[in-house]
Amino acid sequence: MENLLPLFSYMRGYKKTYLIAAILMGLSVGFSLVNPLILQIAVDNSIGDLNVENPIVAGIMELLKIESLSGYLWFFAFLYVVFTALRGFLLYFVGKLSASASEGTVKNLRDRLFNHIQRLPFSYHKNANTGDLIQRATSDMETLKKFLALQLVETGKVALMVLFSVYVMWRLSPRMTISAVSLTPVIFLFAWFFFRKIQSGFEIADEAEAELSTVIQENLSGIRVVKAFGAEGAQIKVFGEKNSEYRDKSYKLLSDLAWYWSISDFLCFSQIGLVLVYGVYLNLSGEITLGVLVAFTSYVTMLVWPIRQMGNIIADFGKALVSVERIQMILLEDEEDYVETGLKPQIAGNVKFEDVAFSYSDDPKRKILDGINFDIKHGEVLAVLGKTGSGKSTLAHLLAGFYQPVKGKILIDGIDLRSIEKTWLRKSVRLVLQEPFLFSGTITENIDIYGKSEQEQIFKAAKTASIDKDIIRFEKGYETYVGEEGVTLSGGQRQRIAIARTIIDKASVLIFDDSLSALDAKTERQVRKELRAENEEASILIITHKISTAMEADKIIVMDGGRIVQQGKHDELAVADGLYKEIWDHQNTFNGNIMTGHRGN
Ligand SMILES: Nc1ncnc2c1ncn2[C@@H]1O[C@H](COP(=O)(O)OP(=O)(O)OP(=O)(O)O)[C@@H](O)[C@H]1O
Repeated sequence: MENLLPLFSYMRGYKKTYLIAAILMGLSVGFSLVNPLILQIAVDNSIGDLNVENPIVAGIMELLKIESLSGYLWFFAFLYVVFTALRGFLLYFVGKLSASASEGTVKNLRDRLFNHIQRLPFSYHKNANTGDLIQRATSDMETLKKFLALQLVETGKVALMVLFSVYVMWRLSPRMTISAVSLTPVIFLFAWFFFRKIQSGFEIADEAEAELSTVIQENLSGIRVVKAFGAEGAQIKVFGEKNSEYRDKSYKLLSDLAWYWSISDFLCFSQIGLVLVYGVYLNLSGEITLGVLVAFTSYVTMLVWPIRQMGNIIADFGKALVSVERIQMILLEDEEDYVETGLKPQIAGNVKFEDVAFSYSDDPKRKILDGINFDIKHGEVLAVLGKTGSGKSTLAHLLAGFYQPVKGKILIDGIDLRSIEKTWLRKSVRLVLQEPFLFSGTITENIDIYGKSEQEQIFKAAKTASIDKDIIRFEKGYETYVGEEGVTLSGGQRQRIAIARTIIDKASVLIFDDSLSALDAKTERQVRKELRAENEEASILIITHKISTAMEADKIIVMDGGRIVQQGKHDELAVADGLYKEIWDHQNTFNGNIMTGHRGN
């Protein structure tokens, strides 16, 4: 139950709406309970023509000088219809208000979750399962909404119904009341225990659903790989297995539920039967009137079905609990420390790594970077070259402030990166990732991601990234829709749009994480030339596998196994024994062989 407590904070602005809905619900329950009394009076005093015992009705009769009610059956029918209509009218408002409150509450929660996801650290997103996150933000929210809109109201209704009806029934006949409620604890407890037993079933089915949506999501994102490898069969097999698993788990859950519905049906009908049999017995022995028997059959029906419904409500309650827990699990993840009260210095771009070491938290003993020392002076270009897995991207991520070194310091203009406010830092230190991601939207929207740049700035950024000529060739130019459902761009075009996005407002430090890899040599040179010319003041760090890219840099560092194994200029490194020369020789031979058609070994 305490798991639902966080929900109250999201009811902000809707607590009053819930309260009014609850009051109207109370009134509607009141109206429902009057109807059996109308039946009782009609049967006893109008059809049965007994003396009127109800003091209110007797009082009205005396006032209106009516001796017998036998001619007024129509009036009872009329009253019955009026109360039923009033109840319906109130229920309409209860539905409307609770829908508005639940939609609002879930909207608040969705906003909170989305904001939180945005603020979760890079490390979280690097390892997170997107399919699972999507499921939590959509289907878990839906479950919760259904619970808040329908089941919460229903729970209130059942509670009021039980309280009020027991009171009214007790006043009519205590003995009949005992018979009318005798099986209700059994029905309720049965629902309660069943719910507890089945809760894990809901969790298992939900997990299977999440796994299934992850398979679908991953398959759709990677469909080109699947096609390229002709791996459709294998994917269909994986999907088939997950799909069957989901079916089996859902089936198990539903068959357990079917078992519940049948037993609870039996218990409910037994309760109604008991009231009928005992009521007839009491009526025959003259202890209750026929009207009271009729009223009790009404009351017991009103009571027993909602209590049986409690099984359903409790089941939904279980699902809502699971959903809240799953959403809470994300909300409890620590947000990135943006160092909100940190420094906001004017960054010129002098970068210095001082004896930096780093390990990912999943394996703190494994040093991904160790003893890293280098600097980039304001306006310099540094190329980082090295074997794959040597820690180049990690180094870039550290400079962007996504992770903190476990040892040593990263300084920008002499200031420790840790003390700079993160959002501020990322305005000055820009990273173009290895895989460029384009959002669904126009090219303009993808370049001007903050939506605040002038048209001229966008054109200029596109020119610097050497994508301008490609863009104007599209029929709709800068308004061409890209991303999913948009035009298909080449890898190089995507990379250049991502570069244009990065350089649109002048940053002091630019990091290119192998983000020129999809460009041909000529275009790459052109992009680098433009970049350099337009960002003379910026410090540029280019991660690359190509010596042709690295050789033009002011400085080069060569990495192997998380360490810098060489540092210097191309001319020095190309002749010194070491990894750089090895790569240089290899790339020369490789390119030469390609040019001459030689295969090499
Ligand atoms: N989020 C992470 N959690 C744990 N280990 C990671 C994580 N990201 C990278 N690694 C590990 O850190 C090491 C360095 O990875 P990194 O991506 O920095 O290398 P890289 O030099 O950029 O490689 P490449 O040239 O292939 O892109 C690798 O062994 C990798 O498995």
